[in-house]
Amino acid sequence: MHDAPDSASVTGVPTATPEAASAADVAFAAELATGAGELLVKLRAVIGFADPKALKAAGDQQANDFLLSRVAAERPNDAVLSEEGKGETGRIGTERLGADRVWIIDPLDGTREYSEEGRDDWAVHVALWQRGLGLTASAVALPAQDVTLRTDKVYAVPAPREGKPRIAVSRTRPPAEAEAVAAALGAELVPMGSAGAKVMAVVAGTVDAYVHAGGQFEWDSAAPVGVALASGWHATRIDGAPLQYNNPDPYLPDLLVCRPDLAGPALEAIRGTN
Ligand SMILES: Nc1ncnc2c1ncn2[C@@H]1O[C@H](COP(=O)(O)O)[C@@H](OP(=O)(O)O)[C@H]1O
Ligand SMILES: [Mg+2]
Repeated sequence: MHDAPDSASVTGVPTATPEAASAADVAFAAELATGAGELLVKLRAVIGFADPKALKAAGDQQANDFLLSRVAAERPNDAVLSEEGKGETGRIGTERLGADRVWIIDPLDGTREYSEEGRDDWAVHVALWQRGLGLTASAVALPAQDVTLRTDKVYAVPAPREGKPRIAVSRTRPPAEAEAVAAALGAELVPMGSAGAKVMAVVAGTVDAYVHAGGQFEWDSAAPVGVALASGWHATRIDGAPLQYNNPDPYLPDLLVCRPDLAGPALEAIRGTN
């Protein structure tokens, strides 16, 4: 079992302070995410879809190698937490716990969808966490949609949609909490791969909320949450507590990202499931 990480009320650290990011770090995050995405698009064309396992493994590894070599070259004093990192750059690393700057990276989020021909719901996540500030510079590439979202751009909250709200959920692991929110809001569920693609669907206005529970890690949500918070969207744990990054255990199993006006009713509906 994993306990919920300390909330900001305990650590005093906000989830994100995007206004404190340097322009160079945001540009670097976006360059990295876009570059890894281009590599992944080419790799899909070269390897093809006949052996999904081989495509997934090659994608994870090559994107990770590209991203970690670029961080080592351009930001040699920074620490890294990557889903695919080994030793100090992976989940067992401890240098990051004393570091002031940590790049939290998911080289290929939505690996399953990446290996399915025609799907565009997969992403590359690059976030910078800074001590005392939380997430600062972040970028999320959606390479098959040819777009990279970043913390220095504004993705404004649109007027509420006409008709039913739309709630993005995992294609393979939709949580009961999302059903409860959908029932309370009279919403429909929209299955989609990749945490990054789902959060970016929220900030693009394609859906109104993303509800996840039951398991995830810091790299799955850090960059998407950084981008969402920078534009004024709601992003918390599903009990309303602040998301906290660079914890000793990177397990961060749930989150709610949504239009700010839906946060109250969504959190209330989730509370009712306990
Ligand atoms: N119950 C769970 N335990 C661990 N990771 C989970 C999870 N549910 C979702 N995830 C991770 O969250 C990301 C988005 O999942 P989904 O597409 O189902 O919404 C995926 O990342 P990866 O593709 O990087 O592995 C997936 O592995
Ligand atoms: Mg992931």
